Order: sequence, then structure tokens, then C-alpha cells
Amino acid sequence: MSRPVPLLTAGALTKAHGRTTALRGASVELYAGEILAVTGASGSGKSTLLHCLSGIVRPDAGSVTYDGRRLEDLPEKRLSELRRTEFGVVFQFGQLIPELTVLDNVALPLLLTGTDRAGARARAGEWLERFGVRGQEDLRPGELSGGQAQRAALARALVTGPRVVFADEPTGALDSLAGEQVMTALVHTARESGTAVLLITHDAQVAAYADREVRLRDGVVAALGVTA
Ligand SMILES: Nc1ncnc2c1ncn2[C@@H]1O[C@H](COP(=O)(O)OP(=O)(O)OP(=O)(O)O)[C@@H](O)[C@H]1O
Repeated sequence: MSRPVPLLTAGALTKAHGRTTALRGASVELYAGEILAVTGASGSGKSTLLHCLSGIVRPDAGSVTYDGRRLEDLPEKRLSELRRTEFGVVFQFGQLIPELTVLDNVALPLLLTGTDRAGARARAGEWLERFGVRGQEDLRPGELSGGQAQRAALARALVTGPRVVFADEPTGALDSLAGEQVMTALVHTARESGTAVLLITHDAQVAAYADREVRLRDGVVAALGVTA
């Protein structure tokens, strides 16, 4: 049987932030529908790798290929469009927009991709319900618990039906019960919709939700292993 083609590939990425070199030739492959954990010590380059893979940051050298397209060859406008339609992102602190209601936060990515307001709000409501955030649609994010806010952030990341979700320490600010609820919701929905997840974590319990794990050490991928 021929090997499947990765959906997203980082090839020998290097990236420096001023005088600090965060990535020194990191290579990784993400396959369609898989959940890949990227682990490693603080400062090993995990977030920088995620930013390069998701097209938020351009690497100094090396290549990122998504579905046959090299991100570095895309003009900024095409790259933004691709990020809006194909990628979803969740950070450690959900980064919901504080001035908008929870419902409008989740509806926003749909509005940005051309869905009409009524349709976007209806779909956002369905996704919030799916993530167990009920009856809080009209609150501001600051009025939610940490776990509810992260589940709303997941709804926002998944509402457009992306093929890849990038999750940077999505449970890092939560207690273990809320963290488990967030991970269960993320894994369940990703499996159901065939969405690939690149999950950054330093927590072995969180990494255990993944199909596969890669470990970064000093900006390179140090080891490959199967966790499940
Ligand atoms: N914007 C920046 N400006 C300067 N240095 C940075 C910047 N972002 C990251 N770095 C440095 O690059 C290195 C890698 O950082 P990165 O955030 O990618 O690692 P990480 O593994 O995600 O760390 P953590 O687990 O602590 O979030 C670190 O030494 C960090 O201090």
C-alpha cells in the first residue's frame, strides 16, 4: 500500500527571534484527520513551529507545504484567505474578543468568510451547543469560566469546518477537570469531522489524547513516537 501524502509538511524550518534561534531545522508532517501532539520543554520552539505551520509567521529558511501549496509562495492575501477557510486556531487563553458576546465571537469567522449575519449566528449557536456552552450566548467572554471560554474558543476554531486546527496549550490555563472536558470535546469533534489537530502541550496527560507525538528539543524534532 502506498504511504499517504501528508496534508501539512514543515521541511527543515529555521526561525530566529532577534538573537534567539527558536527553530534549527525542524521537520514535521501532519496527516489528514490525525491528532499530533508536539511536546518539548519550555523554549524548545513549539509555539514558533505552530506559528510557521499555520502561516502566521514566515520561517527564515525551510518550507511549509499545505495540500500541495508552498505557503511561502503565496501572496499575503491568498495566505490570509487560506488561514480563514482551512485553518482554525485555539490558544492557551482563548483570546475571544472581550467586547463581543460569546455568540458573536463564534459567528465572526463565518462573517469573515461571507456568511450572512442570521446564518452565521444560527450556526454559531449550534456549535456552542455542541461544545456544551448553553444559555451563555449573550454573555461577554469575561463572564464565562475558563473551561467554558476555551470550549467557546474551540467552537470558534471549528465553526468554518477547517481541515486543520492548531491548538497551542489549549488546556494550559485550566484545572484538570475543565482540561479533560476541553480535550474530550476537541478530540470528539475532530474525529467526527475528520479535522487534523496539531496540539502543543507540555502535559503528558494531554499528549495522550493524540495519535502520535513529536518532541522538540532546542528547535529540532528529537524523537518520534506513537502514544496510542
Ligand atoms: N517574539 C519573540 N521575541 C523574542 N524571542 C522569542 C519570541 N518568541 C519566542 N522567542 C524565543 O524563542 C525560543 C522558542 O520560543 P517558543 O515560544 O517557540 O518555545 P515554546 O517551546 O513554545 O515555549 P513555551 O513552552 O514556554 O511556550 C525561546 O527562547 C523564546 O524565548
